[in-house]
Amino acid sequence: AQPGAVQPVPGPMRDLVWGKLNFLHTTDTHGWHAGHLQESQYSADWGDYVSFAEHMRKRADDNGVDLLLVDTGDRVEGNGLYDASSPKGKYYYDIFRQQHIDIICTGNHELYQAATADGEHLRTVPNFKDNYIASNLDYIDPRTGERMPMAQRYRKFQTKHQKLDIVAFGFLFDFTGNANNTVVQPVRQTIKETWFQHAIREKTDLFVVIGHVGVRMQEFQDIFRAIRDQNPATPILFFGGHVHIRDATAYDSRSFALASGRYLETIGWMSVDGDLKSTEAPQAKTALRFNRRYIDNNLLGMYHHTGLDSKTFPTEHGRNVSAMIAKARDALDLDYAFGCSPKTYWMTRTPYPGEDSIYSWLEEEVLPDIAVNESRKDKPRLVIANTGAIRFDIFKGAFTRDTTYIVSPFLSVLAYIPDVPYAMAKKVIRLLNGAGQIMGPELMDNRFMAIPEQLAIHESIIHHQVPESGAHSDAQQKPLADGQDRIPLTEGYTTRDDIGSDGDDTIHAGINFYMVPNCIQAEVAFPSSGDPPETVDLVFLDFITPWVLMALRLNGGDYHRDDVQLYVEGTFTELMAGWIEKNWPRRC
Ligand SMILES: O=c1ccn([C@@H]2O[C@H](COP(=O)(O)O)[C@@H](O)[C@H]2O)c(=O)[nH]1
Repeated sequence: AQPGAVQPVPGPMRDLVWGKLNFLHTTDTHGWHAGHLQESQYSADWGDYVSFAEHMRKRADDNGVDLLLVDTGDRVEGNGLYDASSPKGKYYYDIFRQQHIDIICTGNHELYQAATADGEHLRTVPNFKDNYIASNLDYIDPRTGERMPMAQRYRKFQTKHQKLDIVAFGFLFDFTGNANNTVVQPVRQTIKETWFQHAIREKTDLFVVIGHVGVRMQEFQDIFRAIRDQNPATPILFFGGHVHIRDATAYDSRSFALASGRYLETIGWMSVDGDLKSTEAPQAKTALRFNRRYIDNNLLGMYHHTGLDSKTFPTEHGRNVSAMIAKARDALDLDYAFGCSPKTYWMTRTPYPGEDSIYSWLEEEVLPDIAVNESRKDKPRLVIANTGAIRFDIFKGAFTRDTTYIVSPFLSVLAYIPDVPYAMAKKVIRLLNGAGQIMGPELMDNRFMAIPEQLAIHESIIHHQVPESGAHSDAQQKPLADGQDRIPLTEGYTTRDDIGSDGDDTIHAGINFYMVPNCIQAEVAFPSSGDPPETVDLVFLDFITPWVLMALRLNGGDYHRDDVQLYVEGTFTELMAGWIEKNWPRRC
């Protein structure tokens, strides 16, 4: 863990179940490779994961079984370690590559900015040469304009001990927000291509499909159907991401799909046991046993799963990686405090609107103050921000350079359309917050403006009874230390997936999740009494421009991209950090 990271707290644990073939899975790490310095449950860093994987590989070797590591993208954007450097990712590439990953693919965050996609192609793809797969993604060389696959389309290999033949794919969901130096081909088109049709006819023991795709999204269902139609009995394993939740499901009795959360809070575990070699049971459908575990990313858990302790656990390589991270954090001055947050502001742990809601804070305090264009400052305006622009809670205490990017990593700016009839402008927020999609040249799902979790979670989850102790009747529960049969539960994930509610490796007290709207809105410089203004400036984060234009059009406003102008200089992130510097005490 990083210097200054909080110590993990023991909790009742569930063990890992090993099989002939085992996997560790990370996804949507978004630059959190230093771990969560302020949260004990997730305070291990990428170096600790390197040590963990080394011990787990040794155990696999000792027992003659196989262990593979998977990463399903969105490694960037969302933490100072990636975002605070110039250019972005100056330290990240060398840190990330220290983990040996057997199958790796791209997420949408590697593609929003052309420079990020360049970095992916020039650094991460070669760093993971034979293991990087891009089944439906092309890269366009900026010098020649040549379009080429981002990486190999699929990978065929054999495992070390069990000698299992594997055909692996690496997909991205049907993402359309990429910069123009990449091309994402829709999955339903890709699976018709000759190379894919050939690959699913390869003789193999298993198919492994990794993807930056939610495990319940149509893209995975389509891939599953295409493979299964050709291979009635072959096991198919899916590793997904994007939605930022812990999740597992099975598409049929010989398939299994795992999603492993977000922000290096979770290391996913999947194991498969049974007759895996196709020659062991040709054509026979002998039962397979799948297991999954969501490992909280902290040292106590890693000690528990490896049977080691603080002295025996860190490997030389792991220690070196932790040191690399500490050096990078220092060089980036990530602990520099812009101000001291007077309290904790939550994204979804408290209701919106509410006094502890980060969105109410933005709406009531920040947006009115930062959305000011000197030459139009007296003009009434509606200021709209999408809730997905905010990526994490703000904890009471120091608000640092790191926190800035953790909360708001994007390069979005405040844009506006001047002098929109108020009667039309005031209807926009209702359309943006409507369920479903606004019809446009392409279907624009309104949920893409909100936080990714709400792609999977459709109603608030409120834990009315928070258990006080770990003593309950779960057969798999194991006390962490001898004689400790009543360990107080820490707050954390209490995952319920299609397999059951025993997936989390640590038994936690539940955390509430309150749904948030797609967008929030502040009314600024409105007359305090009398008639509403005839016209207003409609100010919004430029990320939601397509939705705003479509909402205006649906209300009879013939507005186009040319009508959208920059409202204030500076990114939203810079404006928010500036607000904090001005309004919160410097020191805690
Ligand atoms: O510039 C941006 C880019 C993204 N967003 C928000 O993020 C989600 C996508 O997040 P994932 O981590 O890929 O799931 C997107 O739907 C937006 O809500 C943004 O606000 N600005």
